[in-house]
Order: sequence, then C-alpha cells, then structure tokens
Amino acid sequence: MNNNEEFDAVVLGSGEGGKFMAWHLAQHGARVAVIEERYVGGSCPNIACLPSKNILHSAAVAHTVAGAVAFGSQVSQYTVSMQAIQARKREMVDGLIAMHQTRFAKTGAELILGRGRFVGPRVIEVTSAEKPMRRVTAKHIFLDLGAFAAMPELPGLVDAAPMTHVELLDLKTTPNHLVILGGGYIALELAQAMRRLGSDVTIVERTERLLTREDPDIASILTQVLVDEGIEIITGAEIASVSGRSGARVTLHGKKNGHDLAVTGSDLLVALGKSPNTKGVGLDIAGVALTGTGYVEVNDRLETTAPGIWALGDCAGTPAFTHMSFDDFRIVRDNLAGESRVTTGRQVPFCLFTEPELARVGLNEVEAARNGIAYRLAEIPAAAILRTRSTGETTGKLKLLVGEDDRILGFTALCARAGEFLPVVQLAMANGLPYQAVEKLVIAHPTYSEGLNGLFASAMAQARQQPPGTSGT
Ligand SMILES: Cc1cc2nc3c(=O)[nH]c(=O)nc-3n(C[C@H](O)[C@H](O)[C@H](O)COP(=O)(O)OP(=O)(O)OC[C@H]3O[C@@H](n4cnc5c(N)ncnc54)[C@H](O)[C@@H]3O)c2cc1C
Ligand SMILES: NC(=O)c1ccc[n+]([C@@H]2O[C@H](COP(=O)([O-])OP(=O)(O)OC[C@H]3O[C@@H](n4cnc5c(N)ncnc54)[C@H](O)[C@@H]3O)[C@@H](O)[C@H]2O)c1
Repeated sequence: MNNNEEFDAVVLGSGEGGKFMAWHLAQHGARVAVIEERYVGGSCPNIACLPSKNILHSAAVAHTVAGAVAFGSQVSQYTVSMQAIQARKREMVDGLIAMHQTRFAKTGAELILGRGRFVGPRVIEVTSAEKPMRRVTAKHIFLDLGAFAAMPELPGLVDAAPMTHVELLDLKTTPNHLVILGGGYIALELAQAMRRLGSDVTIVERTERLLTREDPDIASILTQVLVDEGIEIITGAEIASVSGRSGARVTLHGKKNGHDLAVTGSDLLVALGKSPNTKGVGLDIAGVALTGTGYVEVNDRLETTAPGIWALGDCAGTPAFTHMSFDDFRIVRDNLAGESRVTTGRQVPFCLFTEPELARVGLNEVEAARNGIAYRLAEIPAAAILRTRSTGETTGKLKLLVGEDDRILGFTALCARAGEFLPVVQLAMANGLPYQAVEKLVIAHPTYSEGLNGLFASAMAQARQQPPGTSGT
C-alpha cells in the first residue's frame, strides 16, 4: 500500500503550455493536478513578458513627457518614481495571479504549491516549506519547467552579485549607470526602458553587431535609435572577468579588437540567454532523456523518451516565447485527441518591444541568402505609413520577401505597432495565399497596418519590372 495520490494528469510547472493543458483536461472532466514551485501561471505574468512590458510602458510615458514640447505641451519639470512604477506593476501582477487562481478554481484543476521531483517513473514528490509532503502519480504527465537566466562562469561574476531580469524588474530605484552584459531581447528592451527612466546605460555584446539574426539594414536602424537615445553600445566585446559589486561599482574586463576593454557602471544586468530548469527534478528516474544542452529531449509531437510524459515550452527547447509554449499546448492537446500534429515547419513569429518595435515572421534576406532561396524583395520606409506622419513615428521600414510562386516567404516590420501587423501576413502565409491577396485588402485609413497595402503594392510594382530571383540571389 502506498500513499500516492492518483490523478488522471499531472502538470509539473504552471507556465503557459502547462496551465492551458491543465485547464483543458480539467474542463473535460479529468482529475488534474498542477505543481508550481513559485510563480502561479509561470514566468510570463510574474517575472518576464508582462512585468517587462508594464515597465516598458511606464518608460514610454516618461519618454513622451520628456519630449512633450514637440507635441505642443510644455512640461516644466517631471520626476520618475520607480516606487510608483513598481506599485503599478505589482498591482498588475497581483491581478494576473488572482485571475489564474480563479481559472484553476473554475476548471477544477488542483494547484499544488511546492517543488516537484520525480521519485519513481511516474511518481512526483511535492515539497514546500509550508505544507506536508505529497506524492502524486498519473497516467499522463506534462512537463512545463521553463528556464532561468544563464550565468556564464566568468571569474568575479558571482561575487559581483549581478542582476538578472528578475531583480531588474523589481528595482525600487533607477541605477546611475546600468551595464548590460548581452545584447539580445532582454538587453535591448530593458536598455531603452531604463535609459528613458533616467539611467545611463551601456550594452556590452560579444557579436560584431546587434541583432545578428536580422538583416543588417534593420539592425542598423534600431541600433541608431538606441544610440540616439543616449545608450552606449559596445559590440565585438570578449569579456573575461568581472570586478566590484553590482549596486555599488562594477567593472567588466576583457578585449575588443585585441585591445584591453574595461566597462564600469553602478549596476550589472546579465542577459545572455536562458538555461532550462531541468536539474534536480529526477528526470532520469522518470526515464526522460535530456539533450546535450540540458533541454528535455522531445520528438516533433512533443513526446519525451518516457511513454506518457510530454514536455512543452522553454524546457523542451521550443523557441522561447510565450505564444510558442501556448502552441505546444495545442499540439499536444490535438495529438491526445487522435490528431497527428507536429512542431516541424510551424510559424515562429516574434516581436521585440523596443520603440519602434521589431516584428518578423518567416524568412529575412540573411536567411534566404544563407539557404539559397530565390526571392523578390519589396520594402517601404515607415514614413510611407501615413499614420506615422501624424504621430512622429517615421523611423523604420517594412520588408517583404516573395518567392518564385508568389507566396510570401517572410515579412519584417521595424516600426510603431509592428507586432500588430503580423497576423494578417501570417494568415496569408499559413493558407498559401499569393501576396497579391494582401495587396487587394481594403484597409482602414489611417491605421498603421494600412502600410501593408503600400508594401504589397510595391511588391506588385516591382514584379512587373523584375522577374523573381533577381534580388538578393
Ligand atoms: C524579461 C523577459 C521578457 C520576455 N518577454 C517576452 C515577450 O514579450 N513575449 C514572449 O512571447 N516571450 C517573452 N519572454 C519569454 C517567455 O517569458 C518565455 O518563453 C515563456 O514564459 C516560457 O513559458 P513556459 O511555458 O516554457 O514556462 P514558464 O512560464 O517559464 O513556467 C515554468 C514554471 O515551472 C515552474 N517550475 C519549474 N521547475 C519546477 C519544479 N521542479 N516544481 C514545480 N514548479 C517548477 C517555474 O516556477 C515556472 O513557474 C520573455 C522572457 C523574459 C525573461
Ligand atoms: N519580446 C520578446 O519576445 C522577448 C523579450 C525578452 C526575452 N525574450 C525571450 O527570452 C530569451 C532570453 O533573452 P536574452 O536577451 O537573455 O537572450 P538572447 O538569446 O536574446 O540574447 C543573448 C545575447 O547575449 C549575447 N552573448 C552571449 N554570450 C555573451 C558574452 N559572453 N558576452 C557578451 N554577449 C554575449 C548573444 O550574442 C546574444 O546577443 C530570448 O531568447 C527570447 O526568446 C523574448
């Protein structure tokens, strides 16, 4: 006789994919438990997407106030209160947690707060400081363990007590001079926000330019925007050690172009990508294999090496976006219902929430060239979107890659509200529509997405003059 509590399904980690799986199964009558160590609803609402966008918005407001005179409003004096910014963010996060708790209660999925660890092939032990230990078991187990900020083994880094995004998003005061190690998503979004909130900011990136996966023209426009806002950007930096302490005075030491480099600031944020939360979970006991980089090994149906155990989201090596973890849920849900859905070939749209935003789906020029794919290129400046003339947001451009068969290969938007352009293009791509279908849409004037008419019309005009494969191939 054992004390294992028997469920139909157990979800380990309450992130995006996991919570939707739990709610879905519970709504359909299954007895479901969700084990969550710390963040009800996962990292997105607590310490990642939404808190960061909340603070980015406060920073955008500060930026608007600072530049109000250009819009005809004279603001004689303003101050930024990080305390007030944090209070607004906290209120949002508390509301999101309450929303999640309500949904757990409504669906009947039991939320068990504590850390889960396999102690048998299908048995998970849940421990917490407050509650007695529990052991749960189920026929179906879903892993949604997420990831944490990667920390390289640099001499002096641990002693410098650097911030990750978690601490930075909880700051009660603005740093005098924030140094950011890494120049990816987190760095660019938070560099612009903290600069707008009053900090000096230096980005220190290893590659030769920012945004190496994006086309050079796109990367260079956004880089210039950040520089114009007063952000110092050091690329091609090989950092070897760290001295001092974040919160007081901290220095990165290394080389750039063979010369010594030392970057000193008051505070250090490390934003060098993520590592999966797969250690100490007893996955070996469950028969769940890991990849060489520590992610849960899954096939393209998101099945792990242990029968009856699936993995979703960041921990499964899914592109690290909330919407991709959500799509993992839909794939597993449909496969459980007898469909045959795979992750291979799905769209991976993304949006970097700087101002202007950078959004993309499908190929850009760099990738098309790398893969030897013939394309026609159309592009228009953001200033051709007439709405941007009225708001003063004329920086950026839109780019469209069209294949030999007139299908859309990829779309990049660097402009105000860029992320909002994606679904229309995605729908056309997903349904294999020729690009002319988007050109024919009647789009309300003067919306930002009216720019799609201009971009796609430009592709048609070029097609008349230029046969496919002559641009960029
Ligand atoms: C600062 C920042 C901003 C971001 N902004 C965006 C954005 O704008 N758009 C976007 O799409 N993506 C964004 N992301 C990425 C996005 O947050 C992640 O890709 C997404 O949250 C991953 O979701 P997930 O389902 O994999 O798991 P998570 O949301 O990471 O959830 C995993 C959960 O599992 C729990 N857990 C782990 N191990 C255990 C255990 N042993 N026992 C119990 N519980 C456990 C964790 O506490 C966590 O709550 C951002 C990330 C960061 C850091
Ligand atoms: N808007 C969004 O969707 C959004 C926002 C934030 C984060 N995220 C997700 O979170 C993930 C993690 O974000 P991130 O910014 O930590 O990672 P990232 O992978 O986006 O960027 C890491 C950067 O660090 C650089 N780097 C690596 N090692 C270095 C070193 N030793 N010295 C200097 N630079 C170095 C890399 O070249 C890269 O530019 C992202 O990949 C993304 O999927 C998404």
